[in-house]
Formats: sequence, C-alpha cells, structure tokens
Amino acid sequence: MVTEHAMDTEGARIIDGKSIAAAVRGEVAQRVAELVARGIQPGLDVVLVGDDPASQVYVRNKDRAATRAGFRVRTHRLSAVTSQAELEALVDRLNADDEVDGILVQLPLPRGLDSDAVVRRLDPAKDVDGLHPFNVARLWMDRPGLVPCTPAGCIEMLDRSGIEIAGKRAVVLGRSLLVGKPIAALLLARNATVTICHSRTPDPAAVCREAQILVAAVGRPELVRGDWIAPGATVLDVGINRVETADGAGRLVGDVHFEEAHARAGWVTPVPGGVGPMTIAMLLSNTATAAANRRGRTSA
Ligand SMILES: NC(=O)C1=CN([C@@H]2O[C@H](COP(=O)(O)OP(=O)(O)OC[C@H]3O[C@@H](n4cnc5c(N)ncnc54)[C@H](OP(=O)(O)O)[C@@H]3O)[C@@H](O)[C@H]2O)C=CC1
Ligand SMILES: Nc1nc(=O)c2c([nH]1)NC[C@@H]1CN(c3ccc(C(=O)N[C@@H](CCC(=O)O)C(=O)O)cc3)C=[N+]21
Ligand SMILES: [Mg+2]
Repeated sequence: MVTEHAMDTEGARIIDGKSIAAAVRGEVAQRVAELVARGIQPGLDVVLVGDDPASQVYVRNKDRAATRAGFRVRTHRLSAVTSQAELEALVDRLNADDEVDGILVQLPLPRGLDSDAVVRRLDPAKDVDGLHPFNVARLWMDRPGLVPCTPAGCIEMLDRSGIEIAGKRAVVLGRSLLVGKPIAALLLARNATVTICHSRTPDPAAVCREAQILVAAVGRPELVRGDWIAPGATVLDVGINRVETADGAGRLVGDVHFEEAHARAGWVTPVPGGVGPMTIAMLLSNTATAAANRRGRTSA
C-alpha cells in the first residue's frame, strides 16, 4: 500500500486543520482586500434558530474568523419557537438585501420547522453552504458552484497534505445532505472509488476496514475504533460531539476514537483542531466567491 511508510511506531501523522485553515483564511483575506479596494464590502449573514450545541460552537468561532478576514458579519439569533413564516420572511429580506453576499442557515432547525423549504427559498447565488437544489445539482454534475463547506474543507486538507485521492478506495460514514453525500460527490469527482455507509449498513466496521480514505460524519462519539481502520489509512473525523466529563466541564470529541486511530492510521485529523476550522475557512472562501460573482468581476 502506498501509505504504508507513514505508519510506524510513532503512529499516524496529524493533519493540522488549524494551520491549514489559517493558510486558507490568509488567502481569503487577500481576496477580500481586493474586493474592498474596488469599493465592495463582502457581507455574511448567519441565521441561528434555537440552540443546537454543534451550531453554537460554529457560530462562536465563525464570527471572529469572518471579521478578521475583512467581512461584515451579522448573526440573526431566533428563538426555538420561531414560525416557518417568520424564518422565510427573514430569508426573503436577506435575499433582497444587496449588501448580503452570503446567507447561512444553521442546521438542524428545531422540530416543526421545514429546513428543506427554507433552503429552497435561499437565493442560490448567496447559498454559501451549497445546500440549495441548484448547487447540489451543480456538485453532482462536476460543475463549479458553491460547494458545502465541510466537504470542501476535507478535500482541501487532503490536497494540502499531499494525499492522493485518485484511484483510492474511499468510505464515507454518514449520508446527510450537509456532509456525507457532498463529501462522497467530491471524492468521486476526484476519481476515488466511493462507498457510503449509514445506519442501516450491516457491519460498517468491515466496510470501513477496506478504506484507504475514511471519512466519519455520523454524530456518534468515538464510534470508529482502531479495528475499523486499515493500517496506514487516512482518517478524516468530521464529528463534533460534546460529551460529559467527570468535572462537569464537558469536552469535544469526534466520531473517531482518536488514540486508537492514531495507533493504526497513516494520517488522522484531531477533534478539535481538524475539520472544524476548515469548515469555517471554506465558508469564508465561498462568501468571497459569492461576493465576486454577484457584484461582477469586470466592474472595477
Ligand atoms: N466539523 C464540522 O465542521 C462539522 C461537523 N458536523 C458534525 O458531523 C456529524 C455528522 O453531522 P451530520 O451529517 O449533519 O449528521 P446527521 O445526523 O444529519 O447524519 C448522520 C448520518 O450518520 C448516519 N449514522 C448514524 N448513526 C450511524 C451508525 N451507528 N452507523 C452508521 N451510520 C450512522 C445516519 O444514517 P441514516 O441516514 O441511516 O440515519 C446519517 O446518515 C455531527 O457530529 C455534526 O455535529 C457537521 C457539520 C460540520
Ligand atoms: N448549515 C449549516 N452548515 C454547517 O456547516 C453547520 C451547521 N449548519 N450546523 C452545525 C454544524 C457544525 N459545524 C461546525 C463548524 C465548525 C466547528 C469548529 O469551529 N470547530 C472547532 C472548534 C472547537 C472549539 O471551539 O472547541 C474545532 O473543531 O476545532 C464546529 C462545528 C458546522 N455546521
Ligand atoms: Mg457546510
């Protein structure tokens, strides 16, 4: 196997999402500075309904990163009892506002709200999460569009770590519209042979053991154990799970048991400090792209 040399007694190499994300954010800041020099102030509006814990982590880190990269950022915090009509009215308002380049509606929405209807209502040109059916179709057609941030971040981490995708066997655990499916589409577009596992897959451990690239996006703390991982494989851990600790403080863990993965894999992403920071960097990149596309590249 190509990656065998990477596995030695010291364990897997860590893919440092934090530092790769910092490099991406630096490049985005440059693009933002160019827009600002043309009199364009790119703006990102985030909608958070209720108090999903993973969304709270996202909002906290995203606001600061976006501001530092030169964006105008606004977070609309709505109560968990917001109605569908109120939420859609906000989306309409943001669609119509020319100062808004990117709109991100945090998922999952609280019970009773129809996220599909909300996402369909977004202006696809402002859909920096890449979830509108237009952008989903573009993704599966291998045409450039706004690509979901976490999947785009996973590919960026592989590329910037020099990990080959073409010809590899890839297994994606999870089939959500936000993460699992778009990651599978991007790996497929890059000529990996892709298998998708989900909650009805018999013996997912056996399927995962076939993977040269394994992406875990299930939202199950440390589901993936060492014996799910082929020696030398690349393991990307998308999971963001808050678990209780004895001192009551709680801590963040991924969908992969990090120590066991580290002992077997060739490359592994940590949680925190792995895929999460990349999601934010790619969100900023998408917002800069949306701003450049919307406001015209030739006007200056
Ligand atoms: N790092 C980051 O930037 C981001 C992290 N996340 C995190 O990633 C995780 C996944 O998010 P998301 O995709 O939105 O979650 P969803 O809950 O929408 O999807 C989970 C998927 O995992 C599958 N699944 C659940 N349990 C198992 C199991 N035991 N074995 C196999 N498959 C299983 C489900 O299968 P089925 O379809 O059959 O129900 C489903 O397809 C969460 O921890 C989330 O917080 C999310 C976005 C960004
Ligand atoms: N429409 C939508 N798009 C999303 O992309 C989306 C979403 N809804 N809902 C919630 C999930 C979760 N998510 C995270 C992104 C970054 C971190 C992140 O920054 N993590 C850091 C922070 C760690 C910390 O603060 O302790 C890390 O992993 O190192 C976390 C979680 C995006 N999501
Ligand atoms: Mg995303």
